[in-house]
Amino acid sequence: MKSKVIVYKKMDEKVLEFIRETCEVIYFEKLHSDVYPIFLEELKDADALLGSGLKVDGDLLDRAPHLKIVCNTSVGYDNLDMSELSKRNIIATNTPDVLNDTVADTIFGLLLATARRMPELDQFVKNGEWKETLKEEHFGVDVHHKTLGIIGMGGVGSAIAKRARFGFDMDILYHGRSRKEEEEQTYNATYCSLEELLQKSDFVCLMTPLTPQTEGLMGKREFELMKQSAIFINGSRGKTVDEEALINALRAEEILGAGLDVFAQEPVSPANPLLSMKNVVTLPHIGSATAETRLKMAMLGAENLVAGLKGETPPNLIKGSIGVK
Ligand SMILES: NC(=O)C1=CN([C@@H]2O[C@H](COP(=O)(O)OP(=O)(O)OC[C@H]3O[C@@H](n4cnc5c(N)ncnc54)[C@H](O)[C@@H]3O)[C@@H](O)[C@H]2O)C=CC1
Ligand SMILES: O=C(O)C(=O)CO
Repeated sequence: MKSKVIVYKKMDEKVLEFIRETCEVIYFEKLHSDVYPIFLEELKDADALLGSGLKVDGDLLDRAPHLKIVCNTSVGYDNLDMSELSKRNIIATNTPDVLNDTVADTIFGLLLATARRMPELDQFVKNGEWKETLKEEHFGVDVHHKTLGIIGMGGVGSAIAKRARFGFDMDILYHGRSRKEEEEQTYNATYCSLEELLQKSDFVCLMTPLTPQTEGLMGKREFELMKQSAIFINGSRGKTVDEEALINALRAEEILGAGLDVFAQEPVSPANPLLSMKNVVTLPHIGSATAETRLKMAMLGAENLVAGLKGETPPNLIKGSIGVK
């Protein structure tokens, strides 16, 4: 009998066909409230889950007693309760690396757009306000030859460092759990404490996963440590930042601006004060959102899933998953 796979996110037909070669596929383009009860029913005899963003916790897993593998089509896996999965001998996978360049392009674009105030000036032109040569009040700040501080020098952080070093002649500081010799040699990146990074950087880019250690990592004290002329960029997860502290720091002009691809609540509430600040550039969590890269992520997720169901070791087992230290 074929294994039963629940796909809970819109997926390219090529990806579904690949899974269907060996498995039965129950496909939900989206888990909206109308189909959620059907999804729960299907979970009862499902062997595998493929998608991203679904909170997979003890309650959900209690409804899926036959589950063997949970495959995220994202690199972040803060939606998965790894200890509940391990307790039940369920393996978990993610999709690292295939998205690094695409996410780095987005995050660097966000940094440039914030520094040079592009969305604000785009509106200025479109509103017919451009009536004479621009004055200093509309000037931005330079990016090239400045100092970029990267918190979380992993796959994406490293791809951001590459752009900063070779495209913009920037000096790179980084902070993380360990030293990265390759990045130090290739991008001339300097390891430092979080405090030093915050004090010395012109741009602070947060690129860690969301974990109990990184939740609220950027708070009141951290924004106070940043230069008043510095810009904060968040490409990680919204909850790595204490949003209230960020709002207060921007209001008090403790920092110059912020570029945000992620928010504590997504989709972000229209009432969030960050949305009405001119010096904040916002994006709707589009780090990896190109057709090419999303297809690569989906296909990698499917390959992990098929390998796991065959009893092979999937290429992207998550740290903390059973069988991985
Ligand atoms: N905005 C978007 O669309 C995207 C967001 N992300 C987010 O970015 C995160 C990082 O992605 P990758 O670079 O692919 O992951 P990665 O695992 O390659 O790198 C993460 C880095 O953060 C470091 N880190 C972990 N805990 C830390 C801590 N407490 N303090 C400092 N550094 C710490 C790790 O040592 C590692 O070097 C993902 O987990 C996800 O949450 C990733 C891709 C797209
Ligand atoms: O992969 C991730 O973690 C994302 O946030 C979307 O690409």
